[in-house]
Formats: sequence, structure tokens, C-alpha cells
Amino acid sequence: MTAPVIRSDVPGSFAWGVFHDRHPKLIQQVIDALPYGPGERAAVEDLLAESISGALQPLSTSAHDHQQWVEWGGEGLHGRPWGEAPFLWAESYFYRRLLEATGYFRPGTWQGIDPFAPFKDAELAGAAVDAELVALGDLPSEFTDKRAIALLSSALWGNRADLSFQITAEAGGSIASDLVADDSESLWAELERAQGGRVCIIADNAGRELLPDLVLVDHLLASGLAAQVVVYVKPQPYYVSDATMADVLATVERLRTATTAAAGTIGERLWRAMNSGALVVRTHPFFCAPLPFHDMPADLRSEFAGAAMTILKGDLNYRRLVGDQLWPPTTAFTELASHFPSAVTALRTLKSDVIVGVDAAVVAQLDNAGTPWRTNGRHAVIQVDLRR
Ligand SMILES: O=P(O)(O)OC[C@H]1O[C@](O)(CO)[C@@H](O)[C@@H]1O
Repeated sequence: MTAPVIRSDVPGSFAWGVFHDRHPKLIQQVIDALPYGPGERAAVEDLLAESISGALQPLSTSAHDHQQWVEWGGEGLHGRPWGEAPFLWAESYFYRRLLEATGYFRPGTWQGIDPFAPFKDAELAGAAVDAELVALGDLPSEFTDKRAIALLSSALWGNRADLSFQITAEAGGSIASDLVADDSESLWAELERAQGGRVCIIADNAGRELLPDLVLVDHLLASGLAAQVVVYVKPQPYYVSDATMADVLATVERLRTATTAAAGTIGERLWRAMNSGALVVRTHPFFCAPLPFHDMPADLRSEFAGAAMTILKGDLNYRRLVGDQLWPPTTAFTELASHFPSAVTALRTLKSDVIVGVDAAVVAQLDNAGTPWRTNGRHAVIQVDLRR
């Protein structure tokens, strides 16, 4: 089964807009957020110009991962317009090159400085997170189904980043009308069945998404649904807000030091779970690779094999799971997710063209509404492949 691979060279398409509208704004924000010197500023602006109208250049041969990117497909793309590369490849490479331009990997003063840290720090410190921590206290405190459903919903809508505990506390757990596919009952049934196994979570964004993700992790462990949770984060700053280990530590600390008792208790439990190995945070270079998960290397594949469930958060992980291709939206999710080494659940709000596993009647209704439902971030899916 195949479908056209998405590229960013179709004017007016969503992918085209990411390069031509979103990236110029993003680059401006990056060079305004930290006092980069003339060299870094010029390199960042050159990257933007190259990605819009130039030819795709390789990483410098002195870069530690130069060869890795050649193997990930760079060789065939060097010298060609960026828009001819698959959108997933080009967007991922843009973030790698942005780290190059800001000196993230180069020995020197900017080495190891996350260019997106000012945005992530501001979000985590902000009033919206304060309100989230207060709302956490309104959720049922016992490890009931009601709490589980509310926390799953918070983790899902945390990917939308304007909705999380506050809305789930009010709405009793779901915003059903915006969910275009909901296999959550299968997820809970499978977790009950496999009780006490290892659950993997492939995290997405820091801040208002990672916070509910970690609260869900705490629930899985404290309720006994999982004996161990492994959270996978990015090895380096990526797609602006993607979570790294530094973001996990900052979020656990935000919970621990919260003035509300519910949040503080969860933060302490997460800390102790890390001490005991019940909660493990891991990463791998492949999490910043420009390729679908179908192509994951054997060492990473073996980490997921044997997990009771892997939960993938967010839009980018969804694109990598099912392939960044224009599938008919009614294509079965299980058909495209079956390559993954364990049972999988996608928790994703729709922010790009890729979508599968939606009933024909729902697709027709969404199409008829005339809104860009695939990309406007309003809709979401909970999709499960039980691998049976
Ligand atoms: O943070 P998320 O949910 O993975 O969303 C990332 C998405 O944002 C974009 O970079 C731009 O909207 C998409 O191309 C990408 O899939």
C-alpha cells in the first residue's frame, strides 16, 4: 500500500506554509530571544534563505553527525531545492541546521545552549501552568477510572496546548465532539489485561504537554497499571518545543515545588520513581532522524519489543508512525501502525495533513464543514493498534 509522500514545494499547501510563513517568524523569534552575535545571526538568516530559495547544503564534514545525515538520505538531496525533499526530511533537517547555525554543537560559548529554552522556560513558569497545577487538585485523587480517563484526556489535549487539566476537570474527561477517532476503551482494557508490564511513552512537547504526560505516568505507576514506564525524549532541541531531559527535570521540579498539595505529591512520587528505576527517561539519536519509525534501527526496535504498550504523543510522532504521506483518511490505522515493535496508542491533535483511521461519515462531515480540519489543531485522535 502506498500514497504520495508529502513535500513542501506545492504552493498553498500546509507544508509549503511551514517553510514560507512559519519558519521566517520562528527564525525572527529565535534571534530575538537570545543575544546571539553577528556570526550566529548571519548563519541563522542564511539558513532561512537557503531553505526557501536555495539549494540544500550538507552539514559541515566536521559535524559529529555528518555521516549519519548522509546515511539518513542526505546524499541524494544535497544541491537540490529543499522543496524536493520529503517534508518530514526537510523539516527535520531544518532544525538540525538551526542548531548548527546557533553553535549548539560547536565548541564555544553557545555550545549546549538550547535556542528554544527562552520559550520553553517562559511557558513552564507562566500563569497558565499555575492554573493547570491548581486544576490538578480538582481531579479525583483516588486511582479510579474517572481519574484515569481525565488524565488521558489531559495528556491528549495537552498536545493542543491550550487545554489540559482545566478543561478536563470541567468537562468530566473529554471534549468528545473534537475527537474524530476514539479507541481509548481498547487502551484501558489492554493496560488492565497486561497489568504490571512496561509502558513506553514517546514524548512530544515540553511545558503544557509534558506536564500532563508526567501526571499520566504517575497514575500508571501509582495505580499499578504499569510496573515500569520508560519516557523517550529528544536527544537535542528539536521542532521548537520538543522535550529533552532538561525539560523533564524542570517539569518534575515544577510539580514538586508547586504550592498545591496534589501537584507536590505527584512531583515527589515521580522523583522517587526515577530513584527506583520505575520511571526511566531515555533517548536515542533516531528521535531526531528525518525518517518514519518504520525505519528505526534494530537497537531501538528491541527496546520497544516486549512493551505492554507504547503511547506516542503528538503530531510529529504520528507522521513518523503512519508515514508522512497523503493516505486516504479512511485507511485503517492498524494497517499502517503494524510495523511498530509493540502495541501502540497514538494521542494526537491534528496539526498536519496526515490522517488515517477516520470513519467515512466523519470525514464527509468534516470536509463539508469547510474548515481546515486536518491542520487547524482543533481535532484529535486516540488510535490503538493492539497487535493481535
Ligand atoms: O508538536 P507536535 O504535535 O508534534 O506538532 C508538530 C507539528 O508542527 C509543525 O512543525 C508545524 O505546524 C508540523 O509540521 C509538525 O508535525
